[in-house]
Amino acid sequence: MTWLLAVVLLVVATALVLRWRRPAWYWLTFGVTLAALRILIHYGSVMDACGLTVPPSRWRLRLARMTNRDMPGPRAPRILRLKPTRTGLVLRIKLRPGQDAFDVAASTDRLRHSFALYGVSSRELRSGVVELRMTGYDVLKKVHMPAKTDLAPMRIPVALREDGAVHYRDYRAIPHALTLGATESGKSVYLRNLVAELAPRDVALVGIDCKQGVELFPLARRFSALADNPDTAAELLDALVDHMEGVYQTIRAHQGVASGIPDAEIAADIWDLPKDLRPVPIVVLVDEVAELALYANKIEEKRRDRIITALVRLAQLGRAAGVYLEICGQRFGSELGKGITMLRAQLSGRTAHRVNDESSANMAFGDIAPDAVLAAISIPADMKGVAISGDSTGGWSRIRAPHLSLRKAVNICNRHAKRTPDLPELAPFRPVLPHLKPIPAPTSKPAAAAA
Ligand SMILES: Nc1ncnc2c1ncn2[C@@H]1O[C@H](COP(=O)(O)OP(=O)(O)OP(=O)(O)O)[C@@H](O)[C@H]1O
Repeated sequence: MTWLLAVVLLVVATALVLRWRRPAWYWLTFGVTLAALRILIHYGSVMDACGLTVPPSRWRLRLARMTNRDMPGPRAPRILRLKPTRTGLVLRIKLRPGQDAFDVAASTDRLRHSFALYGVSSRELRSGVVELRMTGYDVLKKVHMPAKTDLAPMRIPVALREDGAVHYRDYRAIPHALTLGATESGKSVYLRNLVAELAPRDVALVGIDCKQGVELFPLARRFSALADNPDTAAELLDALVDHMEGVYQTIRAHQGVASGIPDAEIAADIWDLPKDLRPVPIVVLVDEVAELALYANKIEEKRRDRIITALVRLAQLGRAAGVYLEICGQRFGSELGKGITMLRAQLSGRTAHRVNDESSANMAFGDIAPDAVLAAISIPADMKGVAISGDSTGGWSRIRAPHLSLRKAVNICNRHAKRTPDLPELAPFRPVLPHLKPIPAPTSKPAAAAA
């Protein structure tokens, strides 16, 4: 008996320690089973307390009366599926007649504490079927990406959402994106994660890093072209526009041939072209975009207009040619001059890290998801890397990329350096690699010389 008590105490102590120190392990070992049992046992009463039940139908009442049975109680939505996941549970329910997915959405906070879970969010899958995604612990506190993610081309797993799902940067669905955030908010780490995930794929990376190249130049071995100042950036962007026009000519030439062949597919973008004709897609990463828009004299103003015009052209026409823009900065509003609002309208993917004021959050979400503005300005300063990500559909979620050091990102880029495509139009901008020998550490001065 004593040894049984000792085993129970040991198990309880282990569970408590895991819950405190390693919530992800606790969830996988104890949490998931306990939470599933809690939901199944208390489902009816919790739904009733949350106002998510309907009174029994008249014929049920009549049947109970006729057969002299107990009167049936209120009915909760029917459970279709309860699926455990790495970070929580997914509960799929079928609503009763007269219920609305909005009722469930409005009760997610009550469900969260009734079931003693960390977070609950809901979405309507189809008419009358609602999915509740529940997380067992704060998955954004220490981000671990799952080992297996979707491998669709140009769909990049870049962060974790607060509901435990992987957040993808899907270039084919949302070709161009804007990432904003105050200094030290986590933009560079987000960008680094993108580069590290793109590096093993068949894609050309082009970088414009006006922070003197400190963020992107260490990753140069995997980049087909890099610019570290506005003058080179202007030339590089013009070369990208030329490349894009060349790709359009390829698509047109293929359309000309295909239109004469019955049943042949007519290409509308690079992804419809046969593999041997398909140009490599290009992701253009721009860090500190405001540096490209600032000017102090007439010559710089001309260069700025040239840069913004090229970016607008790439944003308007790049998708079909497989040229995708990833623009990062601290602010991106009309104070940066003409053409900026037009360019921002084309960047339909939006991510905002912690921002200093509401107007910066409005630059990211004011025109597409106004309720995300409040979420963006409420990101705490000590949660670096936490961001709000939304798109032009108005949907948004809280995300965080895993912490990836520059060293690790450089290693990944070096490992995949052979995959770097050579694009003739961009050849002049191919980064000149520093010598491979490590720089010798400075030697201490001999005592005599120092004296
Ligand atoms: N996802 C993350 N998880 C944990 N820590 C993070 C994350 N992202 C960033 N950090 C931490 O926050 C600090 C600032 O990050 P980062 O350099 O990416 O910010 P930034 O917005 O690019 O700043 P700046 O504009 O000044 O370059 C880094 O020291 C990093 O360790």
